[in-house]
Amino acid sequence: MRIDVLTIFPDYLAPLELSLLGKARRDGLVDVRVHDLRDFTHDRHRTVDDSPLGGGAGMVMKPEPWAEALESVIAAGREELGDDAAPLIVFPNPAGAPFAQATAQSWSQRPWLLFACGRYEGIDERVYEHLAARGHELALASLGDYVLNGGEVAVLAITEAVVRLVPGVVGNAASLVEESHSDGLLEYPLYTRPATWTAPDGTVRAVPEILLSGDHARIAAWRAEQSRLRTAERRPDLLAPPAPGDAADTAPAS
Ligand SMILES: N#Cc1c(-c2ccc3ccn(Cc4ccc(CN5CCCCC5)cc4)c3c2)n[nH]c1N
Repeated sequence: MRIDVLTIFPDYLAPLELSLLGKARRDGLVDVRVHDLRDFTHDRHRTVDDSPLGGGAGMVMKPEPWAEALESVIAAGREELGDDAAPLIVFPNPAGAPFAQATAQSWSQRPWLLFACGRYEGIDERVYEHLAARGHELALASLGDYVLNGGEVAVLAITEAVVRLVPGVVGNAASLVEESHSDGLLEYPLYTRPATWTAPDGTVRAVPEILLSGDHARIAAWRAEQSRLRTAERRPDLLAPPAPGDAADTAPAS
């Protein structure tokens, strides 16, 4: 999988070189390139923003640097991946479709993701229009109903959720199956040694006997029931039928 990220804060994406993601890059399972949007400006101040036309608070990201940057990054990607290669261009956006595990599953099958990190109040709408008109596949995705200052944090989260599903990245693929949200339910309670633990306040806490029984069928049934109970208690919304268009995938830019 190839991942390109366009941002005015490249250093924000440094964590992509660490831990599991770093190893996946070193193992050649994922190829991550981070690009500075300001490299595609031509004025002395490397300007990427301007005041909103029509008034309003804050600044808006100018279309020129974005158009030039996206053109350049896509051309460079095609040099390596082939002329027919086409990225899914993902714009983290508070007005985007909710990024969910199903989105991560879907995007982990993609050969090429291109993340466009907005800042300020957002990106000039004509950038989305221009990309769509040129036949590019766009997705606007949101991490959740709260406001961040830009798209970089979302890209870190989305990239981690997606790349860990790429075959070979996580050592024990079985662990991906039983995780929260992978089957639509929250995961069951986890325990490890000691089987009986005396807490600092003196309370003796033992693990559920079933887990020490060695009866794997009964343990699996107990865990499934615990997942259902925990989901009903903490996230009953996950048990409701999904509404149409519930998660970000490749919804065209609005
Ligand atoms: N993913 C994700 C996100 C983001 C996110 C993602 C990308 C960008 C680029 C810039 N910002 C900052 C920002 C701040 C306020 C507003 C709302 N304004 C209302 C009045 C008219 C102008 C816009 C929009 C954008 C971003 C935030 N926030 N929360 C998520 N889950």
